[in-house]
Amino acid sequence: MQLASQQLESKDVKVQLLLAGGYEYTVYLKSDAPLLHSLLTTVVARAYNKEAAEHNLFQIPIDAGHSALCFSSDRLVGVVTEPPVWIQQIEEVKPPSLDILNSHYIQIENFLPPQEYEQLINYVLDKESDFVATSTSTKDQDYRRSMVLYSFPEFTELIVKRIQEIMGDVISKLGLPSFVISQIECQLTAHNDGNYYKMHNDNGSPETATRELTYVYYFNKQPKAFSGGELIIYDSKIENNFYVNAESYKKLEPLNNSIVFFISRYMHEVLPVICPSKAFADSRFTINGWVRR
Ligand SMILES: O=C(O)CCC(=O)C(=O)O
Ligand SMILES: [Fe+2]
Repeated sequence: MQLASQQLESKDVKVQLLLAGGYEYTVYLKSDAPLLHSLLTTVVARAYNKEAAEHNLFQIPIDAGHSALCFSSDRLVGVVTEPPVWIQQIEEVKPPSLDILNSHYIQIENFLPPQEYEQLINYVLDKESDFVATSTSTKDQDYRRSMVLYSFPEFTELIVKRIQEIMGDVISKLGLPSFVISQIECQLTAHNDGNYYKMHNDNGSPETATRELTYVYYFNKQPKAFSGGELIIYDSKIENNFYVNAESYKKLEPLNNSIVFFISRYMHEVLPVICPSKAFADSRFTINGWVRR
């Protein structure tokens, strides 16, 4: 912070000092006196919470030099000047925070035993006609393209149980404080040719605010018949007290029979899938959802 008293020429200024405890003293100072500058600087520094750790001592001659007024700078509450001495405050320009908060995730391969994985693939291929087009809370048509199956009770219980078993480990590996799980949500998605999900987070509305962790279990028929569909998890930065995405990110392959966990507030997106056959069976499948506190 810089401070400049805007006085063109040196002249006498009547300075009323307002001290803690309701004390007031009047002194006369030259407008360019270092002491006046110092008094004003003290008041301004307090306004910006920038008081030096050590206070300085003011010693001001009064009564034509017969007496001295002494006080510590932390006792000075305000200054009344006549004529006015306007203080030009030049705030330090704070550059935007450049601190990038690295996003963390966990990817576990071979999540389901081969037999359960086979059953799941067969189950999904059987359920093709029950899949519906996905939507987003904003109903923006272009934000998300994929198909979803909301009810698959045969596998929900199995997945939820497996997630519960490893939750303690996941939470500690992600460095999160432990929390009591109230619910684990589940959906089953299929991304086919040209499908995607643009950048979003998973807990940005009142209904989703208690989502702590996002998980995505990836599976596909083998050999894999699509490309793309990577999951992008953005790093974060804090802007105006809000978490926003940084430019940097992690790019994750949707690895067959693997599961990924990350914090639901991270911004993330699904890159477009290229599936030349356009066959449902060749889709990028997920069982994904959220762990709520
Ligand atoms: O499919 C994925 O990789 C992520 C899906 C996702 O972000 C979501 O459903 O909220
Ligand atoms: Fe998401």
